[in-house]
Amino acid sequence: MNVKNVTVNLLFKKCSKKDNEVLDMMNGSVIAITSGKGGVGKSTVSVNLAIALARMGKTVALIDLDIYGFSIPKIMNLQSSPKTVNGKIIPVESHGVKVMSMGFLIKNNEPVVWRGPMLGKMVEHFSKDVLWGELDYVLLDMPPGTGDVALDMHHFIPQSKEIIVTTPHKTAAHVAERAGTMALKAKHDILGVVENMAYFKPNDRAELYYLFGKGGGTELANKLNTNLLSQLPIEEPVESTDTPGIYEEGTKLYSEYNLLAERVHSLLS
Ligand SMILES: Nc1ncnc2c1ncn2[C@@H]1O[C@H](COP(=O)(O)OP(=O)(O)OP(=O)(O)O)[C@@H](O)[C@H]1O
Repeated sequence: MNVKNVTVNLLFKKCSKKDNEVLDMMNGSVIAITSGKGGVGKSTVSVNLAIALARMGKTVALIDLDIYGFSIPKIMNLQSSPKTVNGKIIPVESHGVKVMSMGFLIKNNEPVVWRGPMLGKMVEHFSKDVLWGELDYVLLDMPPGTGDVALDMHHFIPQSKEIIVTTPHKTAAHVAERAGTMALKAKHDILGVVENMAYFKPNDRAELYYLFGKGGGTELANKLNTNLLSQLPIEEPVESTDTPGIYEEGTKLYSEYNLLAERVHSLLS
């Protein structure tokens, strides 16, 4: 047989009554932060956007759903595990943000070797068994790509809206388009695109250097018919702190994340 074309139709299950319990737990506006490829800065954007929303006085939860590649505890330098009360987990609080991550449940940086259905359970567990309290925003740091966790998220949390992170590089933007298309097929709103590592500006010069090329973010936003929310520069990490991936006052990225948080808040109000 000579097969030339194969069409794959994704089926998204309707929410059952039990699933709706998850929706009830997620009482804030849910924003899933996704990317096509790894390494484009998705977790860094999730952390800094969550902190910038908290700076605006919002109550924010940050859930690390990057089950295999969790990095939020490392970026935020979180060493303590969450406590439990009557079988419910109290999230760890840092920089004004309530955090939950697979990293809290794994000892000694062991690799996670789970298959699809177990991942679904974890999505459910983080949503239902954690005492989140009243929330304005729930940010979900998704794994890169369009795998099982992304499908579970679309199923369990259909009200979530997506921010897609890419670099300006054409390949990253091309791969990120697939994550966007998956969201659109699942009838999820896309809030917009964040182009990370858009340019580098040395402190002593006016010129901008486009180290990863130019235009990937705009192209992706146009293809998905959505907004380009931000173009974040490359900034050298301050290695002398415990949290070099968190951009403090005085840096260009601190101001850019404040603008991004205001933009996101106004789109959701
Ligand atoms: N704007 C930026 N300027 C400089 N470095 C950055 C910037 N954004 C992210 N980085 C750095 O790039 C690296 C990758 O970032 P991060 O871990 O957030 O990517 P990711 O997309 O979440 O990757 P993965 O999906 O593989 O976990 C980190 O070392 C991070 O500190």
